[in-house]
Amino acid sequence: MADAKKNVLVCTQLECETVEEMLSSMEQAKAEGADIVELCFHAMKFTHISQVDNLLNEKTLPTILSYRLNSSNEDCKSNCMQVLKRALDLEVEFVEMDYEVASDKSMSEYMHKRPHSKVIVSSYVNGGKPSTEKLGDLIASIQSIGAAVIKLEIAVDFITDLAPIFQLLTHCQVPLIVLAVGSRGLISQILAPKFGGFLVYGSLAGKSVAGLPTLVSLRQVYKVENVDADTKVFGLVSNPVGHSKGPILHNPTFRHTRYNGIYVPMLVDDVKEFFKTYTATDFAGFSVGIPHKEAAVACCDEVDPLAKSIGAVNTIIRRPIDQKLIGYNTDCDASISAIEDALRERQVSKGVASDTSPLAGKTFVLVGAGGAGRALAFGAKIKGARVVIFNRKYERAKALALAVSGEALPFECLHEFCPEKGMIFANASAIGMEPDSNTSPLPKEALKAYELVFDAVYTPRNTRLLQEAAEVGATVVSGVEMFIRQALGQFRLFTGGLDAESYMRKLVLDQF
Ligand SMILES: O=C1C[C@@](O)(C(=O)O)C[C@@H](O)[C@@H]1O
Repeated sequence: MADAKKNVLVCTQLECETVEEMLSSMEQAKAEGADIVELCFHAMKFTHISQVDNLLNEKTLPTILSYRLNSSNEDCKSNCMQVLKRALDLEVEFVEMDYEVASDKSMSEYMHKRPHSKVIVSSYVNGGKPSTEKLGDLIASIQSIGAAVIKLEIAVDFITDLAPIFQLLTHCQVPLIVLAVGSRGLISQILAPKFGGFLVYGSLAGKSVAGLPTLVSLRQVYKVENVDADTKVFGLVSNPVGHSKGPILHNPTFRHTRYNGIYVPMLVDDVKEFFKTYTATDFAGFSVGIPHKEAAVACCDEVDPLAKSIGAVNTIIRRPIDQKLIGYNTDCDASISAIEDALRERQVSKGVASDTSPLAGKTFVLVGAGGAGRALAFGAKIKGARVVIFNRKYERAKALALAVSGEALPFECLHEFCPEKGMIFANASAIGMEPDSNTSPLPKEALKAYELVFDAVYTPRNTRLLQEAAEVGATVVSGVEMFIRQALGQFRLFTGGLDAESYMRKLVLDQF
């Protein structure tokens, strides 16, 4: 792989109507960590050419002045030419124009006479999933018209569409910017510095753009300035993925332990396709989230025996010696040990102590039979609990019950289910997760039958289920505790054994 070109620029595009708004947004961009701004002149209300002078005389950051031809109308074209030529006269750092404009004879002559600004030539590639070769040809033709920097805007439908883009960034000999447009494009910005991208885009706080990280996250969470060709890529393969706190936990911990890694959200639609596409060694490890934990088992070359019996993996590493994908399940130990610890604490406070698991002999009521549910059901069963499973899709509850010699009951019976007092309740469904945080799998009244209530949901930290369980006197165990423990297990697997428990715990306390 070619060496990453160091010091990637972090940029934000400003689309404002007036000079004043452009300048105040530039101040915001500067405060949020932008190195450079792109002033999208085509978004402005064009009144007079002096607007270009006003903007460029007052600017407080290095600037790309861009003008996109969004219509073939002659007025638009003539405004565009006028504005770009004025920007070249004023020697702004970068002038950005469409391929069509840059190929215009008068523009190309003008550019040659005013060599102080660097010219970025951009081209929009819409759909059709261009191959690396096709994109290579496009780059060659843009280069031939004298671009100092090439920018491709590419519409992407799936995260797998980004793989040719990473290849292109790696091999391109000219400074290259790729803006992958769409919600699946996010990692193209965060990882561009690894593959040699010239510049990455972030959005201003409060002005989010689908598929773009915020400037603040590029600087504070991912610290893209530290990413280089050797950085190992880790990520959460999930859908949805935006709720995860994984990036704000793993990234600072990599830095704290001086491990050259980055952890990114990977919005994946087809898990099989994903692992078939991203086969490079640099994609070193993955967390697996909803709804892929079960399907991901079949993507692994080897699966740890516990994960295999559970039938779900939440962690996959690419084994360095042979590049094989090895699957693990850190959810099981994380959730069961958190529940056991809370039960033991309760026993100690009552003066009872025992060597056997406090789950032994208990009725363990589980809601959810997906990946996390399977981990809890197997864990509880191993500890000697009687497992009773409720799931909206009854068939899945039945299949899981069969696997753990437990019982499955129709979801409608959950509220009335009360064979005894002092049971354990575990929610492994997404009920109560943001943005539906006002929902709960069980009404408050029914919670009185439970000694301990656990919720695998960790956004919000204190779910409605946990609040109401505490109100009726149950011991509560938050999904945050499971989250920390499963992440600790993952971090060890990712890094070949590094342990940063106290650091990770402090991070979670400070930031969640
Ligand atoms: O369940 C979880 C949480 C998680 O999906 C996340 O939100 O970061 C990451 C998974 O690996 C883990 O098993």
